[in-house]
Amino acid sequence: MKYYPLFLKLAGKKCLVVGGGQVAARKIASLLEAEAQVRVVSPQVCEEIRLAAQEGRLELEMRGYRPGDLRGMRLVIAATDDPAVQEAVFSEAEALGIPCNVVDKPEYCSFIVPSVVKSGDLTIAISTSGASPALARRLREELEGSFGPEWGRFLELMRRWRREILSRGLPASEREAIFKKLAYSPIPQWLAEGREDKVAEFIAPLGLSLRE
Ligand SMILES: C[C@@]1(CC(=O)O)c2cc3[nH]c(cc4nc(cc5[nH]c(cc(n2)[C@H]1CCC(=O)O)[C@@](C)(CC(=O)O)[C@@H]5CCC(=O)O)C(CC(=O)O)=C4CCC(=O)O)c(CCC(=O)O)c3CC(=O)O
Ligand SMILES: NC(=O)C1=CN([C@@H]2O[C@H](COP(=O)(O)OP(=O)(O)OC[C@H]3O[C@@H](n4cnc5c(N)ncnc54)[C@H](O)[C@@H]3O)[C@@H](O)[C@H]2O)C=CC1
Repeated sequence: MKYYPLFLKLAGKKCLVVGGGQVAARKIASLLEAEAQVRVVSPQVCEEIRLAAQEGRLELEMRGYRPGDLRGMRLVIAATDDPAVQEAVFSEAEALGIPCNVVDKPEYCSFIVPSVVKSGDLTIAISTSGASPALARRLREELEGSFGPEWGRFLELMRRWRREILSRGLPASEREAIFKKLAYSPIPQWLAEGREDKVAEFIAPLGLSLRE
């Protein structure tokens, strides 16, 4: 199966998770990370989900799935242990044209969820197209070792520097040369080593600074 990778804006959008076990909890955590408005429908839920509901981070309905639950939803994830429910959620999602992930049945998924490495605004999403979730996880763990907090910090700086350079009204070729010089620089490594002096020395000729 071929998939089209993308990053979805879900902030403030209603998303439904049917089921309340460990797999549901993992999918919920990533939806909350994206600031989605999460509703969970499940007769039983694990501790993590119960706590999130108690803290008002999601809306919880302790009952079984009912047709009609998908109305008004932007996206749905079915994470129950009941094949009949999984199929019913898939059918309703298809009928309403809502993106749907059925965690134990790739044929019922209109999208699949990647393993994710995050450092601030940097997101690296890893997929094996469903071939081996365990391998996706292994690659995530390995990449986490190479993309520490210095990358988030570097991106914060790059965002500001880029804005500044764009405002200079330089010819495209000149500003692109600067962006490349910065992007391919050893700055992340210097940040990780606490060598801000080296960063400062590198960016000074470009008219940039570490602090605003
Ligand atoms: C198709 C997909 C649909 C979807 O869920 O979106 C799917 C499907 C299935 N997963 C199964 C099993 C496992 N899934 C994991 C873990 C993760 N699964 C995730 C995604 C995906 N899983 C999508 C494809 C992603 C891709 O590869 O492109 C991750 C990346 C993201 C997330 O869940 O948030 C997250 C790792 C997060 C991280 O740690 O980084 C582990 C390992 C573990 O739990 O540690 C195991 C056991 C080991 C193994 O089987 O490999 C089963 C069999 C169930 C059974 O046996 O009953 C199915 C159904 C089937 O394959 O038929
Ligand atoms: N895609 C993935 O990443 C993975 C998928 N799986 C599969 O995901 C499924 C769920 O796994 P777990 O969370 O470990 O299962 P679990 O058994 O802990 O949780 C199932 C949940 O579904 C709820 N449920 C049962 N009937 C329901 C109904 N009618 N309406 C709403 N909720 C209902 C239960 O109350 C329970 O909270 C399993 O089929 C498993 O094989 C397992 C590992 C990884």
